[in-house]
Amino acid sequence: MTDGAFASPAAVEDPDALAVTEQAQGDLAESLRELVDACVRTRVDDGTLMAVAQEVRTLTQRLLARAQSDPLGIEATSDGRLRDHGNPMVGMRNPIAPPLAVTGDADGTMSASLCLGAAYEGPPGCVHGGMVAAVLDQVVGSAPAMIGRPGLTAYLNTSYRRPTVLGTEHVVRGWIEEVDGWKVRARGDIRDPQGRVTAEADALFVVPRWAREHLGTPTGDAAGIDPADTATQGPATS
Ligand SMILES: CCCCCCCCCC(=O)SCCNC(=O)CCNC(=O)[C@H](O)C(C)(C)COP(=O)(O)OP(=O)(O)OC[C@H]1O[C@@H](n2cnc3c(N)ncnc32)[C@H](O)[C@@H]1OP(=O)(O)O
Repeated sequence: MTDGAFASPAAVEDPDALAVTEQAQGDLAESLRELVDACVRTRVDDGTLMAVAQEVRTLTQRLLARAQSDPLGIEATSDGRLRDHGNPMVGMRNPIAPPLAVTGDADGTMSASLCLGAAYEGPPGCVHGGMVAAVLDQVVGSAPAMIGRPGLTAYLNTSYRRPTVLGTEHVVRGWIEEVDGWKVRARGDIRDPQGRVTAEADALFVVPRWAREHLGTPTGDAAGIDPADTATQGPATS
């Protein structure tokens, strides 16, 4: 997110055409996720590997026939919908994104399900620790955004309690701990199907100086959040 990233892809879009384009972009990304997974797990012979590599390079050139030179940033449609489709955690057109589907309540209580495959392996059979932190960064970081304080991560302290196992549905949560003007402290965790915490994070998100004029004057209790009410252990486990 940099200054000026809120650019519309077109002055006024045809919503039907945009829906078709987004469907095609999402479908391409999904097929590439399958390709990445196959690339990691395949045991075909060397000749097949070389042939497929050549075919993939040919396909890459087809996509680059018309491509922008810059990253996507956060695009805004003419009806005000924000699209961060290039985001490596939630971006629907980014094949390296799981992608996470994050949902939340107005009080900044966020949730997503997580099930990662072979491309994200760190310890044998387990999710790489950097990926675990990135997932927590995204889900916990979406809590401040939900209450109108979209900040950058100043710190993210991650504790790894148990391995996060590949191919297993986990629940990721994030919630607000404290709002202090432009600074929001938030926490979150990842739980396995037995409800055990595999990792947890304590983070500070700060709305950068260059974005503050776009967000109005902070009061310390944005969106009616009373820090005293949110300094809890987080939502109950379902
Ligand atoms: C659409 C929404 C999507 C939501 C999901 C997003 C999830 C993903 C988020 C990310 O991954 S962001 C990418 C990783 N993070 C960065 O690249 C941030 C790099 N750092 C910065 O840009 C700046 O250092 C920062 C914006 C964090 C703060 O700089 P500013 O110039 O805007 O503010 P300033 O330095 O004056 O600090 C403001 C307050 O925050 C405090 N602060 C800043 N960094 C801190 C820190 N590390 N620890 C504790 N406090 C910190 C600082 O002391 C001060 O407190 P006070 O107002 O009380 O004086």
